[in-house]
Amino acid sequence: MARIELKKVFKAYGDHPPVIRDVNLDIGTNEFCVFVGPSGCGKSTLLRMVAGLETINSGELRIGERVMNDVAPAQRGVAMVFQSYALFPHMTVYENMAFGLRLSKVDEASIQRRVGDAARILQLEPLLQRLPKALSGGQRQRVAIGRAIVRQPGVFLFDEPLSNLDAALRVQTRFEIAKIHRDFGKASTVYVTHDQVEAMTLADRIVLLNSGPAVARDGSVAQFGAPLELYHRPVNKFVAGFIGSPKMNFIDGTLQAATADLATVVLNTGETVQARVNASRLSAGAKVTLGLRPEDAEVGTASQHVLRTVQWQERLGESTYLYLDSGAPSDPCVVKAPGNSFARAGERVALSMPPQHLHLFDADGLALPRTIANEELSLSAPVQAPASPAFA
Ligand SMILES: Nc1ncnc2c1ncn2[C@@H]1O[C@H](COP(=O)(O)OP(=O)(O)OP(=O)(O)O)[C@@H](O)[C@H]1O
Repeated sequence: MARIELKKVFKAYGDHPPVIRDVNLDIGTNEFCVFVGPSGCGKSTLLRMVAGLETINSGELRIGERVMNDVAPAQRGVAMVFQSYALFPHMTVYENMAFGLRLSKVDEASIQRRVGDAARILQLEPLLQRLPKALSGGQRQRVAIGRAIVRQPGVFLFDEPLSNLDAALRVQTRFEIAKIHRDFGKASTVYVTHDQVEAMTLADRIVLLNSGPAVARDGSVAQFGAPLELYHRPVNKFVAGFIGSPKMNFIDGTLQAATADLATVVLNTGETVQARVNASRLSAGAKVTLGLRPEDAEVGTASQHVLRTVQWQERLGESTYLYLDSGAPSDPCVVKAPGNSFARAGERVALSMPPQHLHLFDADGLALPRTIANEELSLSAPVQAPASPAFA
């Protein structure tokens, strides 16, 4: 009913470089899909093209079975929630939520029922007669979400809906959005954020868009997949560096030898390490970059380790981030250690580099396949519980 398909969708503003380049996506009915990427990568533009608020230069957009390129926004069966709430200031909460239904000539009894149901779900019942100026930011955003719910759309579109909320309210509203999606059995959701934690926690699948001068295919899809797939099997350095916080450490070296499941690399700092990666398509002597996530790194003399000097540390309570000399002064290697860890600047420590935790990238930044099985990465387990029955 609300499957969304994009085929070779392209967008450029005038003579400027393309903002969206040949994007192909197939977002399933009831799927929660998150567009994520750095500022300016084109995620809002892509969402607005689905909504009908931006034209599509070329390519095809389908919602359900229907080609929507030239269909007016109101006829697309989508409801959008904006970062800025976009409420009518002179209308009460009730009137704001009822407005779209009145335009669509829904009868008053149904309007009352639908607004009442949405107000109950979003705990807005005591606020229905207030004007938006008498609401907090979080309450305003709930009204905006309520206005989308009452329309019972086939597709929900969210454009950075939590950006104006404080940290605690962001977590609470994130939970509410996930619940609404789950309770609406057949609706698909497309959600834009620059926050990779929101993307990881909400998405069935993530679309990470390329961005930045180092990426030739600006505005194209870097990777489309389940959150843990992007985390454990990023297709390139850009994805590996974007997903995960603090970001993955990159350590340059040269390939010494490769079998189908083990690569031996000599780091630029001289040590030899092995990674469970298939680098057999490369020749010995090829320039490569190792990737090691801060949470996979440990200070300790595991079977494979290198000695490093502590530069500084950040103690956060539940964890301590150690910044170690990596051989490249501007780019320390970050290790996430337990909160009770303590190390002095200048101290020499052993940085363990377990072969199963190492990623490897070729000179173009493309990932070489990790040979560790999905079961070992918990990638074969279902990420989300099945949806509950539809809200009626
Ligand atoms: N009307 C316009 N005319 C020209 N360029 C535009 C227009 N609208 C957007 N752009 C450009 O398109 C690019 C993508 O913008 P978009 O708002 O989609 O990015 P975004 O990924 O959502 O960024 P952010 O996270 O900062 O909101 C940016 O470089 C922006 O300057």
